[in-house]
Amino acid sequence: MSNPVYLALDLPQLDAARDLAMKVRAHVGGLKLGLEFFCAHGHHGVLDIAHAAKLPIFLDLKLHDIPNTVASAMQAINTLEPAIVTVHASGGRAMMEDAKAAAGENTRVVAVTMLTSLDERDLARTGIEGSPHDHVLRLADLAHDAGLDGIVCSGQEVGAVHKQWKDGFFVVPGLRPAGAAAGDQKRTVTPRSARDDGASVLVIGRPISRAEDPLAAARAIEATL
Ligand SMILES: O=c1ccn([C@@H]2O[C@H](COP(=O)(O)O)[C@@H](O)[C@H]2O)c(=O)[nH]1
Repeated sequence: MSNPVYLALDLPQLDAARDLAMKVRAHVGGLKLGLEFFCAHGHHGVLDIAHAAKLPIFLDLKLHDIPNTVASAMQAINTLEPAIVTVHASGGRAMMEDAKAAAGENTRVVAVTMLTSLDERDLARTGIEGSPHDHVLRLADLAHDAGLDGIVCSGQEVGAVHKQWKDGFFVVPGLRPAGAAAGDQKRTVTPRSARDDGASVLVIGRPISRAEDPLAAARAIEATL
């Protein structure tokens, strides 16, 4: 089985991001480049990292706009041949359908359901009553009906989503090895727990990138899987 860990390269400097990717590349299955990286380095930065590390690239852009705008943005990144791209499920069914239709045939489009940095109280403050579990399952249904490949959710919900969407592709961030600081993440589980519950991709950032020895941290996480 291939390594399910995608390292989140949330670093502002291109050289530092490339160095980190090269250091741990043998112990992760792919690299996740987010909004911070894309706004700073654009297409050029993505191609730089992809050519150097020769690993699948996950573009975590969390697109969320009217359908026409999201579809155009998706077309504009097709030349980068990302393995995975994110959109927000709350953008609605038509937006997700158009995003999927505009994506390259080898790109998985997955919908962010509820950010792992949020809990039930945060949800209530946005006017949505109920549990994260119910909210995630509802948006997973919508993403499924829109023809997406899967969703992004926390490891606390992935088991339940997996039961109702057997062949879905599930991306799980907010992962923390036992004893690691949660930081701004509120719905955390260990990488092993998420994998056992059906995660397809394990997104891990700071537990590796901010470790004193990132290579040792990546190896230690790999050994738990
Ligand atoms: O719900 C979500 C969606 C995306 N993310 C992204 O994953 C990484 C997590 O980084 P850590 O340092 O391991 O916390 C980061 O790039 C987020 O933008 C998420 O955390 N939660």
